[in-house]
Amino acid sequence: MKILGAILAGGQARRFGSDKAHALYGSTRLIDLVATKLREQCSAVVVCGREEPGFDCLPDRPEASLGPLGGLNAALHYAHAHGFSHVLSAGVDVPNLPADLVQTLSGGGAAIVQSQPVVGLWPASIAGELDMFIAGGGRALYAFAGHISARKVAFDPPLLNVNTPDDLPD
Ligand SMILES: Nc1nc2c(ncn2[C@@H]2O[C@H](COP(=O)(O)OP(=O)(O)OP(=O)(O)O)[C@@H](O)[C@H]2O)c(=O)[nH]1
Repeated sequence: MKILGAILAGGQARRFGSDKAHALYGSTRLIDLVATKLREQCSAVVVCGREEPGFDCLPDRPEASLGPLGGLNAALHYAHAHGFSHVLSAGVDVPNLPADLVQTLSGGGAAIVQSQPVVGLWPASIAGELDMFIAGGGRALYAFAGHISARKVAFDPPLLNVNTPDDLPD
C-alpha cells in the first residue's frame, strides 16, 4: 500500500471559537500533532481545505464549504492521479491517532473509525464514486461511508476529538 495522509482542515470551528488547527495541545499545534502521526504511517501528507505554510495543500473538490467530504474528495483525486493506493484521512482535531491506525483499518475496502468518520482508510479508486455522490447532493461523510459499505471500526475508549477549548488538556 502506498498511502497519502490527508489532514481535513477546513470548516469554521464554530464550537471551538478560533482557529483549531493552530490551537496548542500541550506545546504543539493540533495540525502538527496530526501531521506527525500521519507521516509515521504514510508516504506523504497533504492538508485539505486551507492554505497552511510548510504543507502541501489541496483545495476542496469540487468547491469549498461542502464539509469534510470535499476535502476527502480532493485527497482521493490527488492520490489517484499520483500513484497512491489509499488515503488515510484524519481531522485536524483528532490529535491522538494510534501509531497502528493503518494496520487497524486495513483488511479490504474502505474503513472508518466508528463515530468519527473523518478518520478513515479509503482506496484511491473510489474517487470517481465520491464525485458522483457529491454531485447527487451527498454531504455527510458517514452517509458516504455507508454508501460504499465501509467497515466501521470501534475504538474503546473513543479517539479524542477536540470540538471545544474544554476538550484540550489544562
Ligand atoms: N477540507 C475540509 N475540512 C473540513 C470542512 N469542514 C470541516 N472540516 C474538517 O473536518 C473535521 C471535523 O469538522 P467538524 O468538527 O465537523 O467541523 P468544524 O468546522 O471543525 O467545527 P464546528 O464548526 O464547530 O462544527 C475538522 O478537522 C475540520 O477542520 C471543509 O469544508 N473542508
